[in-house]
Amino acid sequence: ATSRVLDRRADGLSTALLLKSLESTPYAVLSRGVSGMRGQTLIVNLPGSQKAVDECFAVLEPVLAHAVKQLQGRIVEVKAEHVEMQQSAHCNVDEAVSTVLDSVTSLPAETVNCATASVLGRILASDVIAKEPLPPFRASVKDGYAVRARDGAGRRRVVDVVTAGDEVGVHSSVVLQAHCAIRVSTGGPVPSGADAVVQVEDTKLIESSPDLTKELVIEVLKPPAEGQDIRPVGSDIALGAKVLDAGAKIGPCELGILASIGCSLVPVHKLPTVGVASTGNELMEPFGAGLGGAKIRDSNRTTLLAMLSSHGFPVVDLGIIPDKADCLVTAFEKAIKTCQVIVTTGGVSMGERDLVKQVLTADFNATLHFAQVRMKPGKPTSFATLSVANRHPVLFFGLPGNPVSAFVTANLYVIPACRRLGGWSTPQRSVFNVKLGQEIRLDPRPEYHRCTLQWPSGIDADVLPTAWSTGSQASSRLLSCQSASGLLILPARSDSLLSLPAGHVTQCMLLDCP
Ligand SMILES: Nc1nc2c(c(=O)[nH]1)N[C@H]1C(S)=C(S)[C@@H](COP(=O)(O)OP(=O)(O)OC[C@H]3O[C@@H](n4cnc5c(N)ncnc54)[C@H](O)[C@@H]3O)O[C@H]1N2
Ligand code: MOO
Repeated sequence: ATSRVLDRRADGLSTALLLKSLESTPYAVLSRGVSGMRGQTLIVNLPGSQKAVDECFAVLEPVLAHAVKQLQGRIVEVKAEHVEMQQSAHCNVDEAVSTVLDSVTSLPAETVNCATASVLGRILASDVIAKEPLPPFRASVKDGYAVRARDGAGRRRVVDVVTAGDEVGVHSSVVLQAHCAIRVSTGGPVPSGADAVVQVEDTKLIESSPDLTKELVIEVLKPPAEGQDIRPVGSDIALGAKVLDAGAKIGPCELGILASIGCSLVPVHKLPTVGVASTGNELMEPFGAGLGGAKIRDSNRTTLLAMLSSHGFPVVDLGIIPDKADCLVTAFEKAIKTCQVIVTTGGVSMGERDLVKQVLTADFNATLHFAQVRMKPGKPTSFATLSVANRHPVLFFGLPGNPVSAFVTANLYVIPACRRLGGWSTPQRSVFNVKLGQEIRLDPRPEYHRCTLQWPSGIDADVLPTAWSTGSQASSRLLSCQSASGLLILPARSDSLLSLPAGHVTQCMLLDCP
């Protein structure tokens, strides 16, 4: 269906435009409802809760009365029906991704104690400066003997033994004397007076105590160089050095760096709490008994909650919401209190009960940024933002109900948006080139085709991974996502391009890693 946007305000101006459109065009669109003519029927789409419907009627009643008169009885029926969203809300994937990311800024910082809470995957909100040097004392790099380099090669009396963790020699006033050595172990402190360590392999034991428990004299076989096999204080991390940059993602090594300098309190961007709901009268709890009639098990919530959790985002299970405006209003009102991101599946297409968008715009005054994307799967994907006083705007993703569509669009839009909120500067999934292992027929829409990847073995740097389709790409067939490592980004079919041949190089979005 084609529609023409006349005006988005349900006020006097749009009322006048509506009247005009009833005489001349098939559709008129109001923010609080969509109306139009089809044959002998005037179609009035009244969205949202009872309150929103009442408000719409208040505006439309006089218009309708006038329209009926104007059209001289040509209208035989007035009925409520949902019609296609405005054309202006229809965009391609790149535009949709940009729209989402442009609407999102990082959440403010919070200080987290990495000694007691997990900070893995979090993004640092400011630089981390070392308040301790590493190593904090001169440490031996080898098991061997601490010596004075200027004594050269030759015999040395072994006067002490220092192992890692021993303080002997560090704070001791005893200074290593000429032609003496102290046995040291890797990581142990190098005693005062010593300026080189000679590894045990470069020495020879000359004399031991009679019971063989003590080394008394060794011979250093090669003249040592000053500083040899000693890590000076701060040689790995200098006191006051910047060890991590703002914007860095904390992985195992970053956590280890923080641990190595005793930095337990780190400023990281807050994580968005993401609420996930499934909408639909046909849905039942997934793992319960009693499947029957036209019920289906709700799988989307399970998939999305698991996906978001695996990316490290706190989630709230918002349950199943029936296709009823008042139920959606109540559920959203509650969710907005605790969630920065609300994700629903279902109820965004053209069915009579597809109420999600209408409720958002009519009852919450949300800004609907897009409601359709030229893509397969995921056409009816919707994105809205809700302004909430003294808070970051709440992001709302109305994903399609088909399980594959929900999975693909969550990867394309929801995960990057959550990452951006969590402080990521480049939040999108990685895209790289692959070679098709088989011919792939194209869809009329640009397609995100699930594939497995065969990684090249050997060392030929020019060989690309080979991609294989996961079979039928029906939006309802979640098995097409099983074991899928990536999404092939395929162009829309055209008269001159019906399929891509085996060997064709195309782009692939990696699902297995960032
Ligand atoms: N007249 C039109 N009809 C449809 C269009 C269209 O352009 N014109 N688009 C189709 C496309 S594309 C999609 S995708 C679906 C999306 O519709 P909704 O988002 O409104 O989703 P529902 O109608 O509620 O459900 C679609 C499908 O998925 C099943 N479903 C829903 N929720 C779940 C869940 N939580 N777990 C598992 N399965 C679920 C549901 O039973 C339906 O089979 O609209 C097309 N229609
Ligand atoms: O776009 Mo729908 O998501 O094909 O099935």
